[in-house]
Amino acid sequence: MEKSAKPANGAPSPIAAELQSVSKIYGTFAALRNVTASFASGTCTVIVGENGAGKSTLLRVIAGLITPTRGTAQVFAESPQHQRRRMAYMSHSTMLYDELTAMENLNYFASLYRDGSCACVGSPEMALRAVGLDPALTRPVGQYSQGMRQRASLARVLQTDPELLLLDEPFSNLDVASAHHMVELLADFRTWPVAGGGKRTILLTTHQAHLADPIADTTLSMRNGQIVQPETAAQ
Ligand SMILES: Nc1ncnc2c1ncn2[C@@H]1O[C@H](COP(=O)(O)OP(=O)(O)OP(=O)(O)O)[C@@H](O)[C@H]1O
Repeated sequence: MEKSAKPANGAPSPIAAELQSVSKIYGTFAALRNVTASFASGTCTVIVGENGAGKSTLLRVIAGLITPTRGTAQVFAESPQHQRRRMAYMSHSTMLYDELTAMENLNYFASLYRDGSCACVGSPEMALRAVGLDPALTRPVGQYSQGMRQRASLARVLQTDPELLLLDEPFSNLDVASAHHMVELLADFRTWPVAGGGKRTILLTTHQAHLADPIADTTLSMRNGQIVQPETAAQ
């Protein structure tokens, strides 16, 4: 059964992200076909589907990295480009510099955010500790295990203190124990208070939906650029 997105007073949760009749066409190929979906604030949605189903495209449209050919995407009731400071996107490549330490990587990315486009940078130290990495580690990221790299990558996005977290294949290349640890980190992230009283929202794509079961409120299945069925998570 789908877990309720309604708070205790029965009022519907505000919408964190919404797609209205979104299509994304590459040449003659439709990566997304007339997708309408909304994601309530405070929920965790897991998006599954075969290779090429359109999962990453959907996430990237919400992230504002891809402009829909037709239809509209909104994040917190505005265009994604206007809400970048309230969300973070983690792609399946870790986007870290191998020759730098985790701390150096995070400091570098924090310095980019400090250009004024994002005023919500948390502390790199806190983000690393939150994912269980020692900020004092002197080893470059290139010498990390895959699990450590994923955690450092997660810290990179968590340091922006996002209300909406978009994760593309966060469990790829992780063994089961590391994937479980990642899920625990995400469960913890959901409890972090939000300035202004909002809630943390997560959308994640995966080929291993069972790994996300502990945090999934809803599981959406995609095929050929469309959401084919809202599956549900156990209460
Ligand atoms: N820039 C692009 N140009 C042309 N086709 C693209 C482009 N980006 C994505 N596609 C195509 O759109 C379809 C959906 O791609 P997408 O990456 O969203 O799928 P996915 O469900 O995330 O797949 P996977 O599980 O393999 O990551 C694929 O057939 C892909 O080849």
